[in-house]
Amino acid sequence: MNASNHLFDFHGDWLTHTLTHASADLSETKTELPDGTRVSRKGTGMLWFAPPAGRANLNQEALIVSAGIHGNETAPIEVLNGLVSELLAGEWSLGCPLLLILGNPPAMVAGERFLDVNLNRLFNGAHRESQYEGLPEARRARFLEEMCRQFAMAHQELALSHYDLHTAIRPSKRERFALYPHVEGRSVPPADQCAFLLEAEVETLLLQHKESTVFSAFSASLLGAESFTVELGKVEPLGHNDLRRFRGIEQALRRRFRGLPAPEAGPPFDHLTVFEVVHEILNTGPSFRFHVPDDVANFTEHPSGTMIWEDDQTCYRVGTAPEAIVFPNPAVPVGQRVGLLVRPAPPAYNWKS
Ligand SMILES: O=C(O)CCC(=O)N[C@@H](CCC(=O)O)C(=O)O
Ligand SMILES: [Zn+2]
Repeated sequence: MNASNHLFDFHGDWLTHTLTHASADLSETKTELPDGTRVSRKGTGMLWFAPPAGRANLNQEALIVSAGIHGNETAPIEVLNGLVSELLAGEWSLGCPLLLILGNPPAMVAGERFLDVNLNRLFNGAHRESQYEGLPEARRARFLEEMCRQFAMAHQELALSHYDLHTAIRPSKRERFALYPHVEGRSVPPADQCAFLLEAEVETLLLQHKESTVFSAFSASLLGAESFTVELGKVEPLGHNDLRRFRGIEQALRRRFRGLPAPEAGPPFDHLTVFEVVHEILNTGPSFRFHVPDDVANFTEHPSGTMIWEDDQTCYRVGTAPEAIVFPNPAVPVGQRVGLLVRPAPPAYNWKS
């Protein structure tokens, strides 16, 4: 029996298996590839790979890569599924320990961002809050945190990176961008991470200004990983993605999975433009009014003095320099993020290969 059959119960590939068993409580299943790589399916949408002892891990690293934390953000799911199929078919050998995650399988089946609550607001322990008790997303967040924790513990001697892959609801003036979680005591990512983003054709980086409850913030704060939320394009239903637009991330991940050295960066992807968050817009309650039109693209600039939101107590106007909106979405519960206002970071933060 080949590895795919063993792990995926004769139902073809990882994605099909994950959709078929979206809400199942699967027990662990293990197999070994002909080259000695061990593969463990830890649960639905969760694969842990361990190369054989003695395999050179040239980059001295362990990787966590997740997609489908939002069920309708399908292109990164397809990219990861393709890479898993190649690996299981023996097209290349794995160079480093790897944890791959399809985040929210029931939402993937429904083709929705989430079913009950936004999974990407439940990390860093938020899943323990009483309002989320008993919800499947809270259980899933706990499981994902636990698996990542075990993976990090098992590979403490290696550098840990986590890439949480997403696509955005709106079009974007900057097609691909990464968000770098705020962790006290650090400001910008190390050079090798900047180079990797460019290798993946991600040319824009957004520095978060405070801790949050998203998945990448959990792995950065609690596991000490170099973590990023990576926005790779626009939300489309499964089968409607132009996967040619995702070749950059696909090739860059395959190279990292194989444990190969980073290629020389070259134009046009040799310069990372960095933004910083100026203000996080929160839904403050029933009197909250948001003045950004629904269909505006990410990174659309608003001139100084523009009123962005108001409620019965206060309002927010753009400061002395223009600010750009990212992730505008007023349809969120009270207390949650309606959008980010960002501005270019000091030029010294930009990164050139
Ligand atoms: O397009 C949108 O409005 C949302 C796209 C998305 O899901 N983004 C992530 C960003 C997470 C982070 O802040 O690192 C999210 O909102 O969960
Ligand atoms: Zn998302």
